[in-house]
Parts: sequence; C-alpha cells; structure tokens
Amino acid sequence: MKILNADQIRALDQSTIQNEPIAPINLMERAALAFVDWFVDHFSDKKTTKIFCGLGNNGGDGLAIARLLLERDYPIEIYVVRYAPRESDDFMHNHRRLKLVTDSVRYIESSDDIPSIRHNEVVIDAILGSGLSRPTEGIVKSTIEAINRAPAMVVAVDIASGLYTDQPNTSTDVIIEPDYTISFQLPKLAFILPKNGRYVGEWQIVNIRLHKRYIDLAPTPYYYTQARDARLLLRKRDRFSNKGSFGHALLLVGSYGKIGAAVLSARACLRSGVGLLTVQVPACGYAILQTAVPEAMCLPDTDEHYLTGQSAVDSLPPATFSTLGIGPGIGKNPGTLTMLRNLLPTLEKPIVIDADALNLLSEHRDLLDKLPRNSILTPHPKEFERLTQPWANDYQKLDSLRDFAKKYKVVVVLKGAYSAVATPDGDIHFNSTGNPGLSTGGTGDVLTGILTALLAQGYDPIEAAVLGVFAHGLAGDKAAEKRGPVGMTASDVIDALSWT
Ligand SMILES: NC(=O)C1=CN([C@@H]2O[C@H](COP(=O)(O)OP(=O)(O)OC[C@H]3O[C@@H](n4cnc5c(N)ncnc54)[C@H](OP(=O)(O)O)[C@@H]3O)[C@@H](O)[C@H]2O)[C@@H](O)CC1
Ligand SMILES: [K+]
Repeated sequence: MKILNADQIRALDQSTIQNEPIAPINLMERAALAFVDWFVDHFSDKKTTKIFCGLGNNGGDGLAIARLLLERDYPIEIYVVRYAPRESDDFMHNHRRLKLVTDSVRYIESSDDIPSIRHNEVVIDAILGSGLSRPTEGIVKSTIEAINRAPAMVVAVDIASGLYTDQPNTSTDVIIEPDYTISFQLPKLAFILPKNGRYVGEWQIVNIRLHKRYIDLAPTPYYYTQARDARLLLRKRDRFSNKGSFGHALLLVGSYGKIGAAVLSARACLRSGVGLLTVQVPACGYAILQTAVPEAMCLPDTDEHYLTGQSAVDSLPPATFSTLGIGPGIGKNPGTLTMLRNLLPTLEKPIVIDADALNLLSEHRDLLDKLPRNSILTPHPKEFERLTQPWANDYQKLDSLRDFAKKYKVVVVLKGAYSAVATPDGDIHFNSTGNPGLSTGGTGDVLTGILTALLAQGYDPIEAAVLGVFAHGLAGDKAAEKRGPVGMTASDVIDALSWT
C-alpha cells in the first residue's frame, strides 16, 4: 500500500471528484459516514460526545459526523473553533445542513468559551486536518491544550490537529494527543514515525473509495506492507522440487557465551524454507549446535571461542554457497575482523549482515565499499547511528537511511516499530506487523536466519527483506497472542513462523 504526501492527498481528492465523478460535498459525506461506521462500532454505549470543528474541510467532516451521530441518537455537543474569518465551502454547506437538525452549535472565540470535558465523555477532534500549514496558536492552541488536559477518550478525524502529515513538528508545537486516529484511505507518513506515537494513538484507515488510478500512478518512495502485499511475494513450491532447489546457506554466527544466537538464527533459517544449511561456529559451539539443531551441518572453527573463518574439517569456500548470513553473536575479536576483511572481496552474491558484523563495518568503514551489491543489512537504530550519524528528527533519519542504501547499493532493514526496509533505489517499505514483545534478546538473530533462508531460495533481496520482515513480525504477533508481549521469547517467534 502506498503512503502519499499532503499535496498528493489534496490532488487525490480532486482527482476523485473529477473522475468518479462525485460532488465534493458527497465525498465529504462518504468520509463522514466511514468515520461514523467505525465510531458506532467502538463507542456503542452512546456517551456524551463533544465534537470540536475547525473551519476547513476537516471541520466540515466534523459537522457531517455530528449530524450523522445525531441521527443515531448520540448525545452530541458541537463546538466550532472560530480562529479565522472564513470557512471552506464544504464547511459552510454542512453547517447549513446541521442547522436544519439542531440549533445547538456553539462557537469558541476565547478561552472562556472552551467547555469543561469530563472523564466519561468522548471528544472528536476535527479542528485541523491535512491542510495544516503552520503551528497552532491562539484559540486553536488553547482548545487543543484543554482537550489534552481532559480525562476523556479522544478520537482524531483523519489526523490529530496540529500534526503535520509529512514534515517534522517542533518540540514546542501544541498537538492533539488522541487515543485513536481514524484516517481516510491511505496511511500518513506521520503515523509511522516513533516520535509521533502520542500524537497518533491507535490508528486505522477507513476506505472512502478515492480514485484508484491516481493512487496506482502516484510516484512515492514510501510504502506500507500489509498481508496482501506480503502474500503476493510468497513463492509457491513446485511439486517436483528437491532440497537442492532451495539453496544451501552458510551462517557465520556465535562466539563463546553467545552460541544461543547461532542456535536461534539456524533454527529460524530452517523454519524459513532453506534447502540445506551449514553453520560455522567457534569450536566451543560444535556440540551445542549439533544437538540443538540436528537438521543443520556444522563446521567448527579452528578457534575455540571466536570465528576466524578457518575450519578444522574440509569445507566449501564461502563464495560457493547460495548466500551467507553473518553477525549474530560473533563479537568483535580481531580474528573475526580479519575473517570479514578476507571474506567480503571474495563474494559476489548478496548476503545478510547483522549485529557485531555491522559494528565491525562501522569501525572499519573501508569495508562498506566491499559489500556485495544488494546485500541486506539489519541494524537497530543504535547500530544504524554508528554506521551514519545522529539525526535531529525521524524525517532526517529516513533521509539518512535512504542515502545510505543508495550510496552503498544495499538493502537496509532498520529494525523497530514499523521496521523500515530501504532499497538501493531510494524506496522505503514500512512493515505493519510486530509488537513490543519483539524487543527482547534473540529476535534479531531470528530475523537474520529468516532473511538468509529467503536469499538462499533465490528471492530478490528487496522482496526477501520486505517478506522476511513481515513474516518475522507476524510470527511475533502470533507468539504475543499466546504468551503476551511480556512472556514471549525469540524461540516462540521461531515456533510461530508460518509461510502460508
Ligand atoms: N483528502 C481527501 O481525500 C479527503 C479529505 N477530507 C478532509 O479534508 C481535510 C483537509 O481539508 P483542508 O485542506 O480544508 O484542511 P484543514 O486542515 O481542514 O484546514 C485548512 C485550513 O486551516 C488553515 N490552517 C492551516 N494551519 C492552521 C493553523 N495552524 N491554525 C489555524 N488555521 C490553520 C488553512 O489556512 P491556509 O494554510 O490556507 O492559510 C486552511 O484555511 C482532511 O484532513 C480530511 O479531514 C474529506 O472531507 C474528504 C476526502
Ligand atoms: K483532526
């Protein structure tokens, strides 16, 4: 699913009006109805609902929502925040329609007009929407502050008033802090960014049938991966396939004290469809790995505690494997750095790089130029910061991510809520699955195993990253259903992996 910017959203509105065709006021009615359908479902107990409207089309939506809720016998109070002398045409139209059914529209012009809001009430925020062009001030700001202080549930129409759709707010901006945001048709970039969490709450998209062809043709670097997108990427297996059809992966993982990372990545790799798996671990991990993961072949390194790339038994050169995954639990021993230094120039096919392998890259930046093209890097934000530089806000972080992926021609998976997959072409795919339970040791090792398996099977690296991150988050969601986000472990995530 695409994420469009504020200008494109405005153009999409116009394109729908011209091409469907539909009168602007009817499109607003459709949006209001979609909001009300959601609202009636979630707030069926008909508490007193205070609707705060601005003077633009977001306010127009609010007035239409008020009329539709009145028709459904909700106890409604309507407040129009009069911050400017002019209203939009569709606001005016809905104002006239509302006046036909109620004469209790109240106006907020000074702080004295702001009503008190009680804890058992619901607030609908329709003051400002995607047309926000400057920070809130004056009576708009005071009204937002009063709503934020109130103990009531708050539902934002389309986007919280005061929050920009696709550019950074400053730390002094006054913005609605909703419990829910109900947005029209497409997610907004602002919803996905960590710093905006309290200005978004739980968000949901409602379909208002905006012009599909416009959306299909609109250029954007931002995508949001949902189940249907991931399903399209998943390959079917041929009945006549054999284990040779799904590649032979090599995992270079583990060090003394961190053989668990090797076990987790190996088990996840096997659960993600790899044909054959060889795992190279320091000698101290040999018996553990052979016992814990009997499906994998094991190459003990000559070093007892760290990977050096030398094996005591006959082994294939790394370049002959379909792909390799390197990093989980390896540490930063000088011997391991030498292994990485010797290894990278011999490789031509994309590989997966995680954890301390990333930290070695950030400490020895000349290695970045040696990465095989289209390799997948999986940093969490701190690791990514070490690879680049600190950012002032989430938008700068996205720019940094895009620049890095383009410069080194790699796919970067920035892990976190809505993990972002940046491609060498400059696109960013945000993931929709996952939960805070995934912030626990070992889940990153699981992701490395998954991505290595997908590359071994011949998936294109961008598709592997988008699909793998989605499947990892989905497994996390299933594990959380069973154990709760507090009780789940990385092993539960592996057990919950499914590829259907
Ligand atoms: N897109 C779609 O498909 C659909 C969209 N719909 C709805 O339309 C909404 C967008 O409507 P909108 O464009 O009228 O913008 P909105 O935010 O209501 O008001 C803009 C006005 O506020 C002003 N203003 C700006 N900042 C301000 C500030 N800080 N303090 C005070 N004023 C400020 C601004 O002034 P200006 O920048 O022009 O000087 C302008 O006059 C969208 O969120 C959704 O709810 C649905 O109805 C149908 C389908
Ligand atoms: K709003």
